[in-house]
Amino acid sequence: MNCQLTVDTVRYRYAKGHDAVAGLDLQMGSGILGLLGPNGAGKSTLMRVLATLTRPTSGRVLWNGVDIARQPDALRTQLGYLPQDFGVYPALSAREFLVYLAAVKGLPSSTSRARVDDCLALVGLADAADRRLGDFSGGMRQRVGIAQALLNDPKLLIFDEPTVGLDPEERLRFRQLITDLAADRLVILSTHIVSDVEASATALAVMSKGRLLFSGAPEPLLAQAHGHVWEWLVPEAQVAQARAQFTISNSLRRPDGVRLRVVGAHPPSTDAQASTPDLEDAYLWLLTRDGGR
Ligand SMILES: Nc1ncnc2c1ncn2[C@@H]1O[C@H](COP(=O)(O)OP(=O)(O)OP(=O)(O)O)[C@@H](O)[C@H]1O
Repeated sequence: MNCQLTVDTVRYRYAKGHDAVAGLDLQMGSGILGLLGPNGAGKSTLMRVLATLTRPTSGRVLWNGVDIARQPDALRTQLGYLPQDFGVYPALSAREFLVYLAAVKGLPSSTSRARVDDCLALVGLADAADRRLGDFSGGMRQRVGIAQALLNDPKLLIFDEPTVGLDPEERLRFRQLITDLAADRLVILSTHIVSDVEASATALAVMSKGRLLFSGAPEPLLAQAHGHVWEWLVPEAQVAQARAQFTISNSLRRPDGVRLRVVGAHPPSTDAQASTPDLEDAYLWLLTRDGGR
């Protein structure tokens, strides 16, 4: 089964608004695409276009060569989508809710109960299947959202900010799950948290102000930041000033001061030492260079 998604000069303009997506081109095959960008970059708008919830103002999206605006079902039958604002019915149990959604998605009732149980197990909720969703924590509800996206065994999975509300253990479990799922699927995961995609993404796309600043494998993005990352030890009293003046990707308190990671065109001080960029640095460097931060 193919999973080729082509975004061809897609533009989306809200009524009375500016271009939330400003003419974007992307090519994706199976694997995990990490869609990164600061708040308001246009990620959710693009996700809604890809999920056929809204049509682009101009441009096309092709799923295995088929224009999804003309034939949305070609994609919808193979789509699992977790929106940013996923809501549940609090009076239903997790199992009842998923059985209901399986029926809405047109899964045969003869197999849907077994599928629901499989999906609950995949997200680690088998033991909570019969508890009311109203009693679930935010992280557990988010896992129900991930489970509903998997019900129809989709070839295209779109997760919009999926790790919001998850605790560190749940985040790890989620990353492992999408890595397993991506073997023969396309998983698109939007986030503004670089560590969500750092270990797992096969490709990255970085958006800012509706435009694509980068797309490709992580390595070229890292390469762009070489020579633009420094470690700098400053006294505690100078940290606020340094934060105001420079882009700081990380800070570590130590007995002799605070070790800052600084991203920029020039070293912040003569006593700063050059450092090898990680993905967080590279992402920040891209945004800084673009004037996006
Ligand atoms: N319904 C709407 N009407 C008008 N403008 C909108 C609407 N929804 C979003 N926008 C604007 O479109 C732009 C992109 O928003 P979008 O939600 O797609 O970004 P995002 O990258 O997903 O951000 P976030 O992570 O904060 O959700 C923003 O400037 C936003 O204010």
